[in-house]
Amino acid sequence: MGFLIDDNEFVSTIKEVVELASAAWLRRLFVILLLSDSMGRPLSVWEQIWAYLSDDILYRIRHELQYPGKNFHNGKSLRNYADMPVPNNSLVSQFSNLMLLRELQYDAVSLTCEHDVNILKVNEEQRVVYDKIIDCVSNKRHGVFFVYGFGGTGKTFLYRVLSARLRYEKKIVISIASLLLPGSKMAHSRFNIPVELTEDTICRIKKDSPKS
Ligand SMILES: Nc1ncnc2c1ncn2[C@@H]1O[C@H](COP(=O)(O)OP(=O)(O)OP(=O)(O)O)[C@@H](O)[C@H]1O
Repeated sequence: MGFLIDDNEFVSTIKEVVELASAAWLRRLFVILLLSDSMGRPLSVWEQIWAYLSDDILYRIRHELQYPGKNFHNGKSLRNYADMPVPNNSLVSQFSNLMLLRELQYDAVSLTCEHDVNILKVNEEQRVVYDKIIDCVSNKRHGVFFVYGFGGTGKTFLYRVLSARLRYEKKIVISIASLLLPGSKMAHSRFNIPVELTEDTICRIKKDSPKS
């Protein structure tokens, strides 16, 4: 005996629980309905309720940026369901790593101007360091440089010239002195360093996260 599926039941139920349930919970519910083939026309249900399900999506994208292009737990994806809208993959990859996105969004023209003005000012010592680092990066060699000097001798100035040069070339610069350098963050924030440090402290950067 076949029962006719009335999708309106699902729509009204979801609308009823909107006040009580989080968007994440509603999404899980929708996926369960989808995977259990409960709905007659999933797209029609989706079109009526997607706004409730995506209530927190901006927040999540801003904080996690693991965009939901992922497969469901049983290996299925939205593509398995006729007519269901799927995320635009080119946008997904473009927005999947906010750190990289930010680094690639610098205004190359103003950075070029800043660099071209300041490079003329660097003194001999700064120039030696500048040339060494640029040579290393341009030739894709690894290198660790420790630039030291008394306060006020131009380390930050040099760093800014270097950053401007690398950023206008669309290279990634990760800075960790939040007050002094543009696009910079505190080391604790940048590398997820716990505030209380012990012998066993590790930086909690997840393997597949944008940070890693
Ligand atoms: N080559 C330069 N031409 C013009 N101004 C410079 C040059 N180098 C540094 N300065 C200026 O000197 C001042 C001190 O430089 P900067 O802040 O880079 O020093 P610092 O070594 O980073 O100091 P601190 O260790 O105290 O942070 C800044 O106002 C900076 O703009």
